[in-house]
Amino acid sequence: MDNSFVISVRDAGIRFRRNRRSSRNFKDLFSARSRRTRPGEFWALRNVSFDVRAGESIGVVGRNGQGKSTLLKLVAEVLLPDEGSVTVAQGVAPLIEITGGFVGDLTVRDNVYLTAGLHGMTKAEIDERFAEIIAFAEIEDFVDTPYKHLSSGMKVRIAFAVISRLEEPIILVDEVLAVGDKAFRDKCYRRIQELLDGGRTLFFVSHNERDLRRFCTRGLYLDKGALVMDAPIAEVLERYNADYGV
Ligand SMILES: Nc1ncnc2c1ncn2[C@@H]1O[C@H](COP(=O)(O)OP(=O)(O)OP(=O)(O)O)[C@@H](O)[C@H]1O
Repeated sequence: MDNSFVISVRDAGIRFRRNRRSSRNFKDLFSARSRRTRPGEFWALRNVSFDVRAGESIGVVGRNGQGKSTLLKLVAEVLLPDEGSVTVAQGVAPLIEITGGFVGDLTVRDNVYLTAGLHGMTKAEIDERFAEIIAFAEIEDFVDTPYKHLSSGMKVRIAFAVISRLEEPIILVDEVLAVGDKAFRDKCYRRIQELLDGGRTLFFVSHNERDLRRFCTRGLYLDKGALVMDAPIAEVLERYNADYGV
């Protein structure tokens, strides 16, 4: 990979089965995986190639079910491609399926330490940020409450507060902000802007054109699992609107 790229995606493809919960089963892990598409399988993404330089902010657009979240999961390396390669040279803070990494039976406090710890923060570093993370989420009264007893909005708040405080250079944001109330969303937008100003690399999946224009300079347009356009965000939105706009 060219050293100036922090992410390199080459001819990446990922296929899913329509009728199973997961894209992989145990047997697949140990068998030579055939390139042939089996009955009931489809390619959620195929022949996708692009490179990203540090500090770029990329908006991912496309209709529902066209592979946007799947693309972010490839970059987060929570999914592995069935074809091609995905190379990610730096750590990733994934604000996707945001509450997924949190453990319901653990308290808010324990979840903060667990998540930040898994992303390489030391206990001392977390101690230092803990109060700020809780204040950002505005859940001071629930620090010792099991995570599962929080409201769904509160779960997203604390998850956003922690993950956006990680020091990972690459940030992935996937529609999580749709859940919070307006005041919290505005706070999240300010945090994202700060991260961008600090030179982080951003992937942003959104159906909101204003947000895409606000945060992103480059756009990736996915349609039917293919990357149909990779261009400045204004051009990508123009094409998307021409294809599907009202
Ligand atoms: N784990 C999975 N197993 C099977 N199919 C999956 C899985 N994850 C995603 N899919 C399918 O892959 C396709 C792409 O899904 P994806 O979530 O990437 O779309 P999206 O563009 O993010 O959509 P939206 O705008 O609705 O969030 C869809 O048809 C979806 O049903």
